[in-house]
Amino acid sequence: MGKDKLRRFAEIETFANVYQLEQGKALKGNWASAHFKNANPIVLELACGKGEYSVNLARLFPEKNFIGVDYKGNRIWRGAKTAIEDGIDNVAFLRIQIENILDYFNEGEIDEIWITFPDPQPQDSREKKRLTFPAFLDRYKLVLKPGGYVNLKTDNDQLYAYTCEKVAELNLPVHKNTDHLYTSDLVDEVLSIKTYYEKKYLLHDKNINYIQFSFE
Ligand SMILES: C[S@@+](CC[C@H](N)C(=O)[O-])C[C@H]1O[C@@H](n2cnc3c(N)ncnc32)[C@H](O)[C@@H]1O
Repeated sequence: MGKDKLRRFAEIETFANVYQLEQGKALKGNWASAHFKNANPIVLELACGKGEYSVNLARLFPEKNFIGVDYKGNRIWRGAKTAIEDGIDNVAFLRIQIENILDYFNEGEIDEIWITFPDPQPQDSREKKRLTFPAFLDRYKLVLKPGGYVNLKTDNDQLYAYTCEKVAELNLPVHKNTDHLYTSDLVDEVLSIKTYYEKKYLLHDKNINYIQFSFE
């Protein structure tokens, strides 16, 4: 492993805004009171990588709390470090497998979910790993407050089509969707936040897909 990665792994151990694996379980049901010290709504960013959505949404909405979730500690390091350096205290990071999300959040603890450029897992044999596979949707439904939104942004047309298909099969309400975000009239200050991966795809003129849905 590279020196930089090792340094980052050691450093996030000391960050007050990062919880890793077992450590995060103590926060289940207590994120608002134990970490954020307020009763503000909590928004999750799943597959957050370097946490651009979490950090930038936290800047835009100081009256909400944000938690970036990913299992790659060296990526989480970037978002957590920026939050510390810029004094943004309404954002935290959780390093876990998203499969285990129910061990970290109580039913109804979360107000909204963002899934930003998740790995598309195109092979049929990997369908269960897609973050919009129905077993993941079941977990999101549990942790979300009734009516809470799920937002997916992806460059991957196949994953977008798959997600639209699952959402339709489950009869879930769709609030917004587009397969060409930046030529649509949906773009606003939230949807124009660009992640590390999104910037790479846009350099190659890739269309960006977006869907917002809920469970009721
Ligand atoms: C393509 S990257 C996107 C990162 C970031 N959202 C962006 O747009 O720059 C996908 C991220 O999803 C994370 N990831 C994929 N499956 C995961 C899982 N089951 N649990 C936790 N993280 C996962 C990976 O570690 C990776 O950082």
